[in-house]
Amino acid sequence: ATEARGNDNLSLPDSIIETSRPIRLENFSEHYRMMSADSDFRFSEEFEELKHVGREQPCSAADLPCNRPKNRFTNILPYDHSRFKLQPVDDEEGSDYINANYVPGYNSPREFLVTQGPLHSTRDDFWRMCWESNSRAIVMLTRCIEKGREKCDHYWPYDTMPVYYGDISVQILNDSHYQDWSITEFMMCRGDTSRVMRHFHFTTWPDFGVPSPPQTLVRFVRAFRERVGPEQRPVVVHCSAGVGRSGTFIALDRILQQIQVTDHVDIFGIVWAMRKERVWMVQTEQQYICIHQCLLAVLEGNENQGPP
Ligand SMILES: CNC(=O)[C@H](Cc1ccc(NS(=O)(=O)O)cc1)NC(=O)[C@H](Cc1ccc(O)cc1)NC(=O)OC(C)(C)C
Repeated sequence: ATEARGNDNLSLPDSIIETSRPIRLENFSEHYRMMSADSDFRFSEEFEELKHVGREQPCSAADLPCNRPKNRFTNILPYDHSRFKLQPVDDEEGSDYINANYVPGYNSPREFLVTQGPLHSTRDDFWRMCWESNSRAIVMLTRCIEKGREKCDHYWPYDTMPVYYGDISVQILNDSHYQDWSITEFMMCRGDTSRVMRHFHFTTWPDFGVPSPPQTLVRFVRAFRERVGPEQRPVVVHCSAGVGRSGTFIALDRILQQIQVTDHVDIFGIVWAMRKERVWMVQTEQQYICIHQCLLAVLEGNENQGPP
């Protein structure tokens, strides 16, 4: 197992600070045991070293007075360098703005468009982003209401009647419901063009928490990835803030594909790379540990254990 090493001088450029800690798959079980010993002591140390990654980068567009109301949370703002830009509308200031960043996956450096749960006032922008990015899949990792609080607008139709969001119409074609998620197909139309958009909605992941048992998340990622190939179109991923649950999902998706072709995995490096593009990706230590638990379950052949 590789002892966790750290660099506590975070003012050094990434090229000097180690940004990856690959672990051989044959050593992963021992690595997990070592990191989780003494009440997850080394997991805590390692997660803490990710704290400042990316935080020096500007978020000037998000801070414009015309854009502030478009942010669900005051402390979750998209970095300028990786933000998605909507097609500007006339010379309307801020019309290119949405709280969303490109984030790397296994298949491409801009595989995912990670965003906040749309606000009622930004759901037209959300659909515009889905259209203008040429995306064909949305992964939703929150419920609209959790513990009596709105976490996300219900930005899609309630029934099979088509609904317009700006100049984009969305109509439910079909849906399938499972214990912990549902999969819906929408027909999206803009002008004379129509596209099928698939919506993968995980419904049992508590905010700031982890799925229980972790194998549920492994099964959801499998269900998603067997329907969405490594195509060159971004996948839209959101939760409520678009950082904690979204980052955890993307990390696991990347790992499950990587272990098919390599004999090592670098969870620290994956989270580092995501946090360079969007703030707080994998927000809590428990989510960071959950990624490791999911991989352990897969390596030990337990991914189908626990409640079905
Ligand atoms: C710990 N909670 C937060 O940081 C949330 C944003 C957030 C992040 C991650 C998640 N989980 S998720 O990414 O998995 O959806 C939900 C909400 N932020 C707020 O509630 C912030 C307050 C805050 C909390 C912590 C902090 O360090 C700075 C400011 N409040 C806030 O933005 O208030 C409004 C909504 C009235 C504008």
